[in-house]
Amino acid sequence: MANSAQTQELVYLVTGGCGFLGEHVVRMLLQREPRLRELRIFDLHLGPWLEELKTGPVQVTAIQGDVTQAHEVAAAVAGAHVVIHTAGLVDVFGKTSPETIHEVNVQGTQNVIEACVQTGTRFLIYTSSMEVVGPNIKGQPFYRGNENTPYEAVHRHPYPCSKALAERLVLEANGREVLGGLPLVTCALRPTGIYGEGHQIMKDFYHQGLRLGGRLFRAIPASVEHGRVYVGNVAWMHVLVARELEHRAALMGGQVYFCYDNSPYKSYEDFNMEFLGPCGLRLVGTRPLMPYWLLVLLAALNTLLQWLLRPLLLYAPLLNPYTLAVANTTFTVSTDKARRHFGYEPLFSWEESRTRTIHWVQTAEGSA
Ligand SMILES: NC(=O)c1ccc[n+]([C@@H]2O[C@H](COP(=O)([O-])OP(=O)(O)OC[C@H]3O[C@@H](n4cnc5c(N)ncnc54)[C@H](O)[C@@H]3O)[C@@H](O)[C@H]2O)c1
Ligand SMILES: C[C@@H](CO)CCC[C@@H](C)[C@H]1CC[C@H]2[C@@H]3[C@H](O)C=C4C[C@@H](O)CC[C@]4(C)[C@H]3CC[C@]12C
Repeated sequence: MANSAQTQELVYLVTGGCGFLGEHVVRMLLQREPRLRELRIFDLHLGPWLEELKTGPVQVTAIQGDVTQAHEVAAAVAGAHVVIHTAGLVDVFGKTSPETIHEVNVQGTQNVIEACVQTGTRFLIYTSSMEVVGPNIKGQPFYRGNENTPYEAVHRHPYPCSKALAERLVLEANGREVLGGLPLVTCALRPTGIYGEGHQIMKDFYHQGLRLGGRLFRAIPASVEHGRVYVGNVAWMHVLVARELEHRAALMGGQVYFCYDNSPYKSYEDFNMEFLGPCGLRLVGTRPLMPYWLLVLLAALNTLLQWLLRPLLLYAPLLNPYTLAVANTTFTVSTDKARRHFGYEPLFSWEESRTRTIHWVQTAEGSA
């Protein structure tokens, strides 16, 4: 909670502050950054929940804007001490064109960097992704790796390609001189698959299970581990990095950090069942019910259907060759770099993260 003994002097900007992660970052900052004077929330779509935040001691400024528009970004950044750039197009389902994904994720990030340089903002935190590393196009496993684990990071899909390019831009910008002559300090956080309150794909699986009579069918072997991290802990990591970047610029500037906590290592489907099970769903099968080649065929068929139907409607199912490859490739992290560099410890235990997520799925059901 904000401590009135500390001077409220800082101005923060959160791009994408109305998204799944962004909302948690915004709320976490208001709870845990006592030096905050003004919090600017920049997003293409502003959420109605922002209104309730405007009555607190921190000035909350909602800015409807587009990161692809350099002048809008520069106006929002001007005068901010810290920018947390979490806005992005998260699309692995073919809903948007590769060009648009590139424009938002790469050009948008370049605009944020240039705005910092031009207006004199010194601290920039970028929400990157595990996908910057992998799984790669060869489907090679990354088993409990850390930030230094060698891995062939080669991508073809527009989303990981865009995140990798944007991350590189941010890291290369570390040390650039900003207005006023001081150096820009940047770093990138790489969450694995985020879960928690507001996670749309979890809700989609829940509704799919309800439609199938309370069942989901195992498609991926239980032995394939998929990295997951609770949204509250990802938000907490952003807040801590933002706080510490000034004091530990030499150590943290230009660095990447995986986002991690104590969530268990499990397959994507088994992990989801930690929440969907208590909500009444059952995962049928101890082994995949379909041979893998059939899933590959169905995924390819979905791609074909998406292309054929495009002139008429947007067909964007969860299963496509890319999502299948991600779900079917072990990718987990095991690291303590964030603890060593800036004292990060997860704020929420696994039990608490689980309880909060279950509660959200249960209550979100009524509102769906
Ligand atoms: N969800 C995950 O599992 C996950 C994992 C790793 C990294 N990430 C990264 O975290 C960030 C947030 O992801 P999320 O899951 O909260 O996604 P989200 O779609 O819920 O949030 C993204 C936000 O960015 C905003 N946005 C999109 N285009 C914009 C534009 N042109 N201008 C301004 N705002 C724009 C959206 O309106 C949205 O509010 C993204 O950068 C994503 O790549 C997400
Ligand atoms: C084959 C299906 C059988 O049930 C399961 C398909 C699940 C997929 C839709 C998801 C499996 C892994 C997810 C991705 C992963 O958690 C990490 C991500 C990184 C982040 O930056 C964006 C989201 C995502 C790509 C996430 C998307 C959904 C999955 C592919």
